[in-house]
Amino acid sequence: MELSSLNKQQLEAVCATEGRIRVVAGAGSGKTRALAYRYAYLVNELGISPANILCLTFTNKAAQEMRQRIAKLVPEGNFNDFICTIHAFCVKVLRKEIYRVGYPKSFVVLDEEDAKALAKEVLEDVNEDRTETTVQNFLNEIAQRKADQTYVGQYMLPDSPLVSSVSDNFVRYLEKQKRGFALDFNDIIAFAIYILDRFASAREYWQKELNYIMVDEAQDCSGSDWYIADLLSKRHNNLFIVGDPDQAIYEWRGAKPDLFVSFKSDRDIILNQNYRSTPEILDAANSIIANNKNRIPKDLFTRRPLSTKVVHFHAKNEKEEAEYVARKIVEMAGQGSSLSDFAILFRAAYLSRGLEQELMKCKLDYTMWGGVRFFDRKEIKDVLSYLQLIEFGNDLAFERVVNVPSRKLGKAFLSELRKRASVDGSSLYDTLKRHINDKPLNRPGAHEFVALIENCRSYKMAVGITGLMTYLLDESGLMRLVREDEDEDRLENVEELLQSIMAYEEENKEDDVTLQNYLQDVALYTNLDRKSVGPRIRLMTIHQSKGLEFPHVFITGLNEGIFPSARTVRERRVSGLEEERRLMYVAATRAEKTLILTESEGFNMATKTNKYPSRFIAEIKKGCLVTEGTMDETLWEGTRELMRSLMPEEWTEQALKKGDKVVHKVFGGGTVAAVNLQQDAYEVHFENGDIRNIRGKFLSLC
Ligand SMILES: Nc1ncnc2c1ncn2[C@@H]1O[C@H](COP(=O)(O)OP(=O)(O)OP(=O)(O)O)[C@@H](O)[C@H]1O
Repeated sequence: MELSSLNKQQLEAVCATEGRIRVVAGAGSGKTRALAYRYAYLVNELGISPANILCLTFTNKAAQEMRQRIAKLVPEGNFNDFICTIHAFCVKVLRKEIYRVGYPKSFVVLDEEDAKALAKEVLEDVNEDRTETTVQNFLNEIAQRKADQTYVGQYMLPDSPLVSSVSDNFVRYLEKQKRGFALDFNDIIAFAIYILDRFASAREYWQKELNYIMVDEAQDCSGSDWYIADLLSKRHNNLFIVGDPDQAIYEWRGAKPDLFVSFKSDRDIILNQNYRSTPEILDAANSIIANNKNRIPKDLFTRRPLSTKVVHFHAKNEKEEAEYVARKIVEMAGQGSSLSDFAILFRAAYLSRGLEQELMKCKLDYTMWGGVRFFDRKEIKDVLSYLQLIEFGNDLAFERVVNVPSRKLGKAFLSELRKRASVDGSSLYDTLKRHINDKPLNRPGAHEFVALIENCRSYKMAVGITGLMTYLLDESGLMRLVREDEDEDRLENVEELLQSIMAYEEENKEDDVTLQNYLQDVALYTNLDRKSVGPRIRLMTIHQSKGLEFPHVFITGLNEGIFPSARTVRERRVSGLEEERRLMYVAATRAEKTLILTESEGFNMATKTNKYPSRFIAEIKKGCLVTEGTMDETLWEGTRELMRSLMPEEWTEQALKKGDKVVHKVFGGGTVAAVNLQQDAYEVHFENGDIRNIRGKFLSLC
């Protein structure tokens, strides 16, 4: 087997087959390559059957890629499907073992849509509201309650006590699942743990089978993932984990990066050489991540030759920012790059709107990787349909929004309305207005709806499009609907649409700005023919970009409060900020040749302030960054002000160090003698002789 393409540490990782091995791998240091070669080494050199190797990846896509890579390294037909995600593996375990708890081998795996349908059924049974939001919130509650895995024994097994008398929708949902032998994603893990814990013969079988276990992206494993990997490796004790604590970006949804850091290994191997990026990109990424205090420092280096500096482009507004990105792509594509060489990354999905519009305008093909295009998102289509109904009264728009939010106008109501519209030969909305006092159509929800549309029609001239949309969002209940939805993206998308309409009115104030004009303009983006199959620019959130690499990367929307996200920093303080910084590190290290950071002035909905450049740009080492676009340097003061307001204690952490002269409003002047960052406490020797431990925010620098 050809191992000469590996460096010394990668080779060491490949050949360290026995024991508990931890590989701490920096970004782009070839961990995926090392994993693939290690698998092939076990098969080709040690004669291990693939049936005895479990290789756990983070996503199905990553599993697929890993299988393809391994397929090239082992003789044909010699790899099996134990290269998979933890969920896929647990399904395999359950197909074999679930009979032990009275479920059939052919149990059903519920996908998201199935789970939604089941949740709806439960709410229908008890006559509760079944709007999209309520159903989603109910599903979130179910997921939360399933985090405590005791529910399996308590409710879900055939001999679990009868619970139909319990007036709890969660239990009703479980009852339904149990009746259909249906498991959702949470159950798959919980059932596997339940069986492996309680049935020694099942546990021993799998422990015996799995001679070698490898785990990729171990920094993002949850507590259950760790538990399963650890349990299964107890017999052969060959557990190989690879991860990068600097790329831990899923703590917010239960990942436990600390378990990677505290893993008791027989041997640690560090992969420090980055093969992906230019020295300038790597330097920039290293200098950003160095600001995290809760981290094990590691020196990632590259031997690639010096290239171009990282670019920071400052724009006067969002439109200019998007125009710059599109212009740069056209320019670089003209020099030989393919559109598929470009990735545009952003912190949150709503930020794609301006970029998408600009790319469409410039006829640059793009794809939304792992997500939905802005104008195809449900909440955006709902708002635009309302506006269309107000302006044009068309049936398609009517059908889309008449029951959004629910007005209890069911199938019978709509079919009666359609019948009458066809007899009258007029639109659904006009028919409803005409016959609203006739018995089958005379419903409170119908009256409400007609009043809403009529009010909007009469206000629209006076209040402009922004005013109309604000009124519509409030009066229709749409805003309440997206606010109640626990999926924060929806609210951000609607706010983004509102912002963009405001900007549209501002830009076109000299001309005739009417709702009709706006809808016609926006139709250019909503009705686009998307059949092209050629190379495309990839747009994605940074979370989606994990594990990928691209020659040219744009990180857009780099404003304080957007990235780092104000919400995350406010809610999770230092740990949230550090996770945001790791996200920035992941984003920057996706780039091979070009890294361009963009941000713009304007208004920031997240902080309700003007926009200022992100602190992450300021953290980049001076020598590796060039700024394009004219920027008033005093904007950095705005950044600092915002940083202070987002997390005052973090600001003090940064500002105070041993030896600093400080003042306290009661104890007076003093000197910082020791710093305890974790507790944000400072030992201050006051001039009056007192020595006290004081929280940072109560001290000011003299
Ligand atoms: N020894 C090597 N020689 C040449 N190229 C290498 C070597 N190791 C890795 N590479 C290349 O470096 C790039 C990064 O490798 P890989 O994707 O395996 O890194 P990674 O550690 O999984 O990255 P990340 O964690 O940032 O997603 C790939 O293009 C890979 O082909």
